Amino acid sequence: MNTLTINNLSKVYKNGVKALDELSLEISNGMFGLLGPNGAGKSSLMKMLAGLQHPDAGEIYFNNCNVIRNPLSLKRQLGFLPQDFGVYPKVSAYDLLNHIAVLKGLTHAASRKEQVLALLAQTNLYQQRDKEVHTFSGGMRQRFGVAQALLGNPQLIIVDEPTAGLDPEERNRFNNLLSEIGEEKIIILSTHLVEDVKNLCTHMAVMNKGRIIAKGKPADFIASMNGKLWQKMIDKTDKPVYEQRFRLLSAQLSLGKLQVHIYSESDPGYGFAPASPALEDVYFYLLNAN
Ligand SMILES: Nc1ncnc2c1ncn2[C@@H]1O[C@H](COP(=O)(O)OP(=O)(O)OP(=O)(O)O)[C@@H](O)[C@H]1O
Repeated sequence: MNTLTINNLSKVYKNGVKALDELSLEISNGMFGLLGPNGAGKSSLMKMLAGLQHPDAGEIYFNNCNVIRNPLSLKRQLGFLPQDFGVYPKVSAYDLLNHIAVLKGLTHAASRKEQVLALLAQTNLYQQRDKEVHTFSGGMRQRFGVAQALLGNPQLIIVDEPTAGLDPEERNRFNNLLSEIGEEKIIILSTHLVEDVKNLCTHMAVMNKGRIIAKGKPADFIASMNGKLWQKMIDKTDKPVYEQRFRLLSAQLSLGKLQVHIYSESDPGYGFAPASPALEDVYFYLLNAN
């Protein structure tokens, strides 16, 4: 079992933005969703875990080894698909993956070739292996990004906002690929897409303003809101009244009217009906409260 322990990690950028505020988190094997709005600090945290950025304070341990003091200890066990992995030279998918494999220290030529071809097959890029990567679609590039992240069979895999900009079909294909990686390692999926976390992750945390504001299993989060979520269709113009009177979690347009969800521990009256909570409702509730 792998364990990643993050203790009191802080980072203030030169412009004064506090990206991480004494953040602590423990993660073990499986797919872990790190959910938070834009600017919450997810990318800053992912870059620190990948050793690309230094915290001002705090510690990161991977399997009891201090990663900040000893960054090389993690390098061999880490696969990283950053948010902005997108610039490619004019070389084929095979050649580029092979080159990255050499950089990652896969020195044995025959087993390297075997692994490169297997990963191209796993990411559904085998047929395109001789095509230049810069001609790939967004979805193919992201799948290539997964292939490079999986080189060397890493024990910690970090994917930062991987489906941003993908169309629904590509996003689905990408998520299927992630779900097949296996449970024997830690996979951290950083995203603002609640649905991706719900579909893929066994454990999750919600991050806001540089801190972890909640942590648990998606199903437990949803169960915690049973009986406390209420819905009603209202006129768009009435929204401010409802915002003032109730704890409004979301307001979604539906056939020209607004479907509102509110949080209330008892029946709020006013024609509200009980609603079945979704992870999104819990997410809005948590962001609302913090
Ligand atoms: N190099 C930097 N210099 C200054 N401020 C930065 C830098 N990188 C990030 N920030 C700021 O730090 C905060 C956290 O950014 P970060 O990118 O970590 O958040 P995020 O949750 O990944 O959001 P996004 O999904 O938009 O990338 C934001 O306010 C951002 O503007």
